[in-house]
Amino acid sequence: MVRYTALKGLYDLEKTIGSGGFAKVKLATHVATGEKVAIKIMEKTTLGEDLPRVKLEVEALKTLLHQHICRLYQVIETENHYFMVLEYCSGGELFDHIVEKNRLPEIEARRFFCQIISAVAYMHNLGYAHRDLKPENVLLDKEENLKLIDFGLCAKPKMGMQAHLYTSCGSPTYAAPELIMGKKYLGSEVDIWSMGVLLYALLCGFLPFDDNSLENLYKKILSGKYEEPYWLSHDSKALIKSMLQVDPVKRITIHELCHHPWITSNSLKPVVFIHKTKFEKDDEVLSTMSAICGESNTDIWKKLMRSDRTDYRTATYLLLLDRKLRGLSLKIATKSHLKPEMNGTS
Ligand SMILES: Cn1cc(Br)cc1C(=O)Nc1[nH]nc2c1CN(C(=O)N[C@H](CN1CCCC1)c1ccccc1)C21CC1
Repeated sequence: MVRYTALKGLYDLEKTIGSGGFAKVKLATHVATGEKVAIKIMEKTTLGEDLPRVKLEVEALKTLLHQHICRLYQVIETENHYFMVLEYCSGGELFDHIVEKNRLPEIEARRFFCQIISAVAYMHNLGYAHRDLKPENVLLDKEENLKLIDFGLCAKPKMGMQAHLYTSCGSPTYAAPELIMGKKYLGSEVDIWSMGVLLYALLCGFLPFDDNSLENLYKKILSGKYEEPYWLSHDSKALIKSMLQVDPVKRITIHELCHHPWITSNSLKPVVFIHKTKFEKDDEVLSTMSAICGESNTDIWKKLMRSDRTDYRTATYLLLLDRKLRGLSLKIATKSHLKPEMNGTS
């Protein structure tokens, strides 16, 4: 087990739960609260030109505070590594959930899809496009709520969501026609297309466009033609069709999606996105923290508000708040070594 001194006393590393190109994700325990977290570890040397993606992802996640977007608790940078301490989702990938159930009944698919719409509508409203929406980037927490992850490719165009993007990114299977054609595209529109592919996967258990050869896959995507299995309801077919429109101008918008009959059927109210862009002050959580670091609630809160929201104090506050929102007792380790960290800026 590699020892990372930067984490000593703050997080106890456990097993590796994911490893990708330039990063690996390990399960860990936040020492002060005993809460599980997932730490994305990146070596600066192997990052190379991907370094800006880390900064992009950190800035995006610091802004995006939403119940269906995986929360960033802390960022630790050392000479050779970046550590992103993120929310642990113990339900695994949505992808595996669909595979093990073969396909989801419409009711369950709708519940999941409303959560995705809520997160994406919230992001678009704040000027962010994800651009890499796919089942592997949608995780489940222990209550089977969805969490979006992997914002390394997300874009926040300077001129807002009407500005055109050019970088081709994300995996082709879920990529919109205009994106694989290398045309200029709108982040919001490519996200809608990817959500159409996601909805199709939820309801059908397989992908609308799939082929071993990249060239045939591109042809299928550009044709916009896909199978409609017999079990799809009329409304499901209509919704998928409105999202998988090859011409982005004809594609449904996120606003229309929130009010679509398939979404609001069974008297489900239209999807709203909560404008949570800052922490709410919670005195019970602050008191729990002040008990160990000897500072007053107001002092802790002031330091929190002045910080860049990615230090150990922020992680402790957010994890205690999560525990409280889950109806659990607020406990905190009494180990003295916590004191300097809590008072320090790290
Ligand atoms: C798969 N799985 C099964 C269980 Br049980 C828990 C998990 C799990 O991954 N949980 C989990 N909680 N929080 C996270 C994760 C995974 N995870 C991730 O960020 N996982 C992504 C997965 N991407 C999907 C497509 C390419 C890579 C990742 C990114 C870089 C390197 C490795 C993995 C975070 C940190 C946000």
